[in-house]
Amino acid sequence: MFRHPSFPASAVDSEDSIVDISTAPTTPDGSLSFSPVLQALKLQDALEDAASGGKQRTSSTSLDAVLHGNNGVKNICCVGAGYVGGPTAAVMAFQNPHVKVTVVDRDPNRIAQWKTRHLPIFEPGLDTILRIARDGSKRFSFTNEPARPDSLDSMSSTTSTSESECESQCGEHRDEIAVLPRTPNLFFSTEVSKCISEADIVLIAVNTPTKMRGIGGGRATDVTALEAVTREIAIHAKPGAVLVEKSTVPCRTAEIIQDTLQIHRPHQHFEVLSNPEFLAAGTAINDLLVPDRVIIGSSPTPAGYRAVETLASVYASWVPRERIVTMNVWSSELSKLVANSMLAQRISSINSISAICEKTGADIDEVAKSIGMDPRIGAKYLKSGIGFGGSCFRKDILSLVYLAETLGLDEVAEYWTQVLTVNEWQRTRFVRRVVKCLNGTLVGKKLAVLGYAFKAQTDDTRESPALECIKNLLEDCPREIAVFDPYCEPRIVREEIRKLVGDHVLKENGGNIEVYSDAYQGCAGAHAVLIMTECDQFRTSTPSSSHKLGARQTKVQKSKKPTDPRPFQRLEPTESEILALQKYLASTYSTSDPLQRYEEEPACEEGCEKCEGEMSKTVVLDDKREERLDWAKIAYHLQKPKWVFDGRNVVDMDVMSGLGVRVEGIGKVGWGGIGR
Ligand SMILES: NC(=O)c1ccc[n+]([C@@H]2O[C@H](COP(=O)([O-])OP(=O)(O)OC[C@H]3O[C@@H](n4cnc5c(N)ncnc54)[C@H](O)[C@@H]3O)[C@@H](O)[C@H]2O)c1
Ligand SMILES: O=c1ccn([C@@H]2O[C@H](COP(=O)(O)OP(=O)(O)O[C@H]3O[C@H](CO)[C@@H](O)[C@H](O)[C@H]3O)[C@@H](O)[C@H]2O)c(=O)[nH]1
Repeated sequence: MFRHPSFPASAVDSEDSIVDISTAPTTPDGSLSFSPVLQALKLQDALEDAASGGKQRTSSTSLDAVLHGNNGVKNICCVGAGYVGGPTAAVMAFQNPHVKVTVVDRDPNRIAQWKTRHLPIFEPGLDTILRIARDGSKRFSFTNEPARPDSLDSMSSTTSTSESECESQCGEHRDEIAVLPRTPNLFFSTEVSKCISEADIVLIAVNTPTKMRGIGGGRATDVTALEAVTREIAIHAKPGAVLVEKSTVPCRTAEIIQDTLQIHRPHQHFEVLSNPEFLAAGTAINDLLVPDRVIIGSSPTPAGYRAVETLASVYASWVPRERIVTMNVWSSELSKLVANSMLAQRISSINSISAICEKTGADIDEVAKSIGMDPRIGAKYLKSGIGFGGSCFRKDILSLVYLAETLGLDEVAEYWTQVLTVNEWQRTRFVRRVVKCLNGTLVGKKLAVLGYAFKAQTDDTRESPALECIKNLLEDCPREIAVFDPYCEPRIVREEIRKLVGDHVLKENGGNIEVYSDAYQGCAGAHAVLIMTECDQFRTSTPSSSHKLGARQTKVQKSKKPTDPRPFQRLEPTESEILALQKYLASTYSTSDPLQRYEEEPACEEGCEKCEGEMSKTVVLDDKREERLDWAKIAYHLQKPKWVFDGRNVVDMDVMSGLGVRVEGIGKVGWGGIGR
C-alpha cells in the first residue's frame, strides 16, 4: 500500500483507507522485469501447461489475455496530443496492453497525423512503441539464449510464427519463448467529451504557456486550455473517475479544478491528482520507460490515497515501486516548477562563470568538469553555451516568479528572474562577440547558422536560442543568414521564421534568411559559421582519435551498442525486456523489425502529400543525422578570415586551427585572445 507521508499511519491503516495490495503490484527486487500483467500470464501459462499435461514446452505469452489488474483501470483518456500527451499515452498503453488508452485533441490535424506513419513529433524510439500499442503486434518467438558472438547469422535467434508453432507442438526447444499477438490498445480521437466520459483515469496534458497580456501578462501561466478541458471533464467524466494534472501548472491549480467540478457536479466526488511529467525533448521515450521518479500528489484523504493507488497501479506495470513517490498535491505541483528552475539555474550559473573564463584564461569546460566531480554538485546541466531554450524552462521560471510575486516574496521573485536575465545576456554576449570579431559590421556578409532547434537531437524549435540570436544579428544587416539543422525540415523552419519574425525576412520574399537542407551549401562562401546546438554531427573528432589534422570523420559516434539482454530469468519477459531484445537485435542486424512482430502500418490516403514529397526529404534528413560534418570541406569554402563561433563548444580548436579557421568558443580564450 502507498502511504502518504503527511498522513498518520493509524489513519492510513484504517479500514476505509486500506487498499488491496494485490492490485498494486510491487517490485520486491526492484527489478524492472516485474509486471502485473505477466504475473497473470504466468498463471495462464501454468493452466495451459497443466491442460496440456505438462507437455507444452514453449512458454506462450498472450499479452491480450488479461482482462483484470491495474486496480480496475480499463480505460484511460489523455487530453492533449502534444509532446507530452502523445508519448506518455503511448508508453502507458505499450506497458499496459489490457488497458484502452485514447489520446484526444481538439486539433484534427494533429490527431490525423498520430494515426499515420507521419507522426507530428520526432522522438527517438517513439515509432517502435507506437507501432506495437497503436497497430498491435504479431505472434513471434525467440530463443532465450544470448546470441553467440561467432554466429551472428542474422535472425538465427528469432523464428517465424509458423516455425515457432511447429516447435511448440513437437516440443523440441525448451528455451523457446513465444509471445502471442496483441491487439491495438492505443487510439487517437477528436471526440473529446465522449472519450472523457468512458475513462477511469483522465490525464490532462494540454499546453500551459505564459500568459501574453492582461494581469500577470508575460509571467503568469495561461490556463485557458486547462480551464476549457476542466469544464469538459466536469460535465462528462464518469462518477469516480480519477483526474490527473500532467500539464505543468501553477501551485494550487488542483483547487481550481475541484472548484469547477463542484460547480458542475455538486453531488459527485472526484479526486484530482498532480502527476507532473519530467521527460525532456529528444529523450522522451527513454525518460518515460526508465523514469528517475514518478511523482503523484494527492489530497491527504482516504479517497485521495485510493486515487493514488489507481494511478500508481498503471505505472507499476513498468516502474519500480520505490521510484513512485507520493506527496501532497501542492508539493507535487510546485516540485515541477522547482525542478525546471533549478536545472535552468545551473545553466545560468555556469554561463555566468563562462564570462569570467573568457576574461581570465580559465577554460569553462575544465572548470565544469572539476566542480562536477564533486558529488554534492554533480556533473549534469553544467554545459556552458548560448543559454537554454525550449518550451519549458523560461515559462516555468516565469510562473515561479509570478507565484513569488503574488505571495509578496519580492526577493524570491528577483532571485529567479536573474536566471532568465543571465540567459538572455549570454545570448546577447555571443552575438556581440560575432559582430566585434567581424570588424563591427555584418553588411555584405554571409553567416551560416548550424542548429536551429532549441537543442540537439530534436525538431522542437520552440523558444530556440538560435532564433533569438538570428533576430539580433538581423539588426546588423548581414547579406545572408543561412540556416541548417539536421533534425528540422526546412519547410517547417521557414514557416516558423515567417510566423515569429515576419514574411519579409525570408529570401524568397527578398529578405536575407535562407534555410538549407544541406550544411555544405549553407556554409559555402560564408564569412562565419555559428554553431547553435550541441549536435554530434557538428563535432570534430577528439585529438586523441585517429584523425590527423584535416582528416575526415564521417560517422556520428553512436551511443553505446546495446547488449543482448538474454537469457531472461523468467520465460515470460515483460514488454521492457522484449524492447531491450528488439533494440539489441535491431542494432546487431541493422533491421527495424528483427522480431517480426510489427503489423502493417496504417496506409496513407492515395496521393498522400507527405509520402510523395517527404520520402526523399526524410532520406536526406536521415543521412544528415548519420553523418558528421566534414570540417575540412566547410573550411575550404569559407571566406577569409575563416571564422567559427562555437556557441556549444563542440569543435576542437586545434583541429580547426589546423584548417586555418579562427574559433571563438564560450568560456574559452579564442583566437582574439583574452577579453575579446
Ligand atoms: N514539451 C515538453 O517537453 C514537456 C515536458 C514536461 C511537461 N510539459 C508540460 O506538459 C504540458 C503539455 O505540453 P506539450 O509540450 O505537450 O504541449 P503541446 O502544445 O505540444 O500539446 C498540447 C495539446 O493540447 C491540445 N489542447 C489544447 N486545448 C485543448 C482542449 N481544450 N481540448 C483538447 N485538446 C486541447 C492542443 O491542441 C495540443 O495539441 C504543458 O503544461 C507543458 O509545460 C511539457
Ligand atoms: O548543461 C546544459 C543542459 C542543457 N542546456 C540547454 O537547456 C535547454 C533545455 O534542455 P533539456 O533540459 O535537455 O530539454 P527540455 O526538453 O527543455 O527538458 C526540460 O524541460 C522539460 C519540460 O518541463 C522537463 O520535463 C525536463 O525534465 C527538463 O530537462 C536546451 O536549450 C539545452 O541546450 C544547456 O545549455 N546546458
